[in-house]
Amino acid sequence: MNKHDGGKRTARCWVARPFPERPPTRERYAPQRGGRTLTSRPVRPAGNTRDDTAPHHRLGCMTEQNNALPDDADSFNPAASSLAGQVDRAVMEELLSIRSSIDNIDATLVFLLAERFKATQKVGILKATHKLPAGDPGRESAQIARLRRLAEDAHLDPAFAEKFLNFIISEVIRHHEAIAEDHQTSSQQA
Ligand SMILES: C=C(O[C@@H]1C=C(C(=O)O)C=C[C@H]1O)C(=O)O
Repeated sequence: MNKHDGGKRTARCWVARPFPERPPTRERYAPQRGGRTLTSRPVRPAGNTRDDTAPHHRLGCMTEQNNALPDDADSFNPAASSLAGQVDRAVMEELLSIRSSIDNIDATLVFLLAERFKATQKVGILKATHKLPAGDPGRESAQIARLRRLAEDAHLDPAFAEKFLNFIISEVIRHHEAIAEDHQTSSQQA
């Protein structure tokens, strides 16, 4: 993400725009015919996507020869770059060194998100079992206010933090709707 593909620089940090806009909580939950404004066909959570071959265990040495490796999920090449061969060697080394931190952070994000989704799946099952609504706007407002404060303390753009959380919550709610639908179908069949 950079200024050429939607990000913009502010005095304090880069502000990315990677997430689709999501209306504010109050609008999303405004009663209207047809139910929630955000509903679409629930997307079923992907099955067991666990990958025991964690990418951070597979980072090879970052030499220029590595550029020949294909850049897919099974053979991540940390040295892959469109800049290869066009940048001063020392600059490239510095870039790759910083990128190795970025790769570790990205891997951590994936694992953290996987853990979060494991927890929210449990909430989804609890809600479906007790016929509770998928979304909880009161809880979301409190989470968003808290994350905005944390983001400010961390010098992260609070608007970005809010969009990020909204993006995740939308997905969680879709999962919860799918779980409720499955639960209803199986109780009708029983
Ligand atoms: C996980 C829950 O369900 C939904 C998803 C939330 C989340 O991802 O944090 C928060 C509130 C709910 O809209 C919950 O109610 O705790």
